Amino acid sequence: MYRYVCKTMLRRLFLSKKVSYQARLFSGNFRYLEVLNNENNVAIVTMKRAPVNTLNSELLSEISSVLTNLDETKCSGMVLTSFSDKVFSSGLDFNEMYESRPATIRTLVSTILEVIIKLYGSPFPTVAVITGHAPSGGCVLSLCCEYRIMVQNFQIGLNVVKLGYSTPLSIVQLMVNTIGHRNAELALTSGRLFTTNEALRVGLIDEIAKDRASAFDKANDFLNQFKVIPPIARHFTKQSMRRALLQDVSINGKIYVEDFVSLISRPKVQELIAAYMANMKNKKKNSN
Ligand SMILES: CCCCCC/C=C\CC(=O)SCCNC(=O)CCNC(=O)[C@H](O)C(C)(C)COP(=O)(O)OP(=O)(O)OC[C@H]1O[C@@H](n2cnc3c(N)ncnc32)[C@H](O)[C@@H]1OP(=O)(O)O
Repeated sequence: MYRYVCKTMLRRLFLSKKVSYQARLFSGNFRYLEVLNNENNVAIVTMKRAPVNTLNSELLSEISSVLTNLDETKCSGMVLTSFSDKVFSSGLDFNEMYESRPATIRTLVSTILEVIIKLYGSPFPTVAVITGHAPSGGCVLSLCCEYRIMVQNFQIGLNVVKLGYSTPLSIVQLMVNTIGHRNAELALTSGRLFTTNEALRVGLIDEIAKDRASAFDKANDFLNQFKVIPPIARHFTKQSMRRALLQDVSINGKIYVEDFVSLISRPKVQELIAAYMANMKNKKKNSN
């Protein structure tokens, strides 16, 4: 019965004709994640921290644990997505950055860095199915995947400069590796958020989908091409492409974390975060 319910839920969720999902629930118990494996041993990792998948330390450490487990169990691929049809992820949780002790900010930042290293360096192929807005940390998560498919009419980008802090070097590099130096400089210095169409034009995403179901079909097509590629050859090639960033982060990660913690703790940045949070609340009040 339980198996049947899971299977039905998956079918409804993905509405995909091409994939028949054989639901195997992941062994871990998570508060903010749902992890399901399909019959091709592809893990569908769905962030479900309502309302907007704000990345707090707990959600990030759950993602980190799943990545370790998927590596150990030799999964054949992973799709990272959101439960929401409006927001992929709203980025790092301001509540853990505003008026927080340095230790709290440090935990948050080191956990996202841990996720970046594991996701960017994962041996298995990874796809982000971006079902809604993906500002800042949401964009970072998708940039760590190998392929990005985004549903129409949303925004994606790295707007951290608008919050008064500079984009950390490792994140700059992620963007440069994806959209090239010139486009990354223009985007990062202005904190630009791209519409889905603009993101495709600049190469920030790889495909546009009309809805979640078609995004999953496209993700499946992307992952299927690797069925005929020897995994070890694929993995080493990916490692070669990504080695420079991974090495840099493993050598300098602690410095990046401390730099970021001291940047966030500055009174001026704290003021900007407070104003930004107030602005979000006002926008919401005015739209109601
Ligand atoms: C080595 C170091 C590596 C560090 C890497 C650093 C990378 C990134 C840094 C960050 O991620 S900083 C976070 C930046 N995030 C943003 O600028 C996005 C802010 N949010 C939005 O723009 C919008 O929420 C949205 C995503 C477009 C969704 O809009 P929507 O209208 O659907 O929802 P809202 O009403 O705005 O939000 C609902 C609810 O959630 C609260 N909220 C939203 N985002 C955050 C957040 N990042 N942190 C905390 N809380 C957030 C928002 O205030 C609403 O709260 P309530 O009013 O319901 O209480």
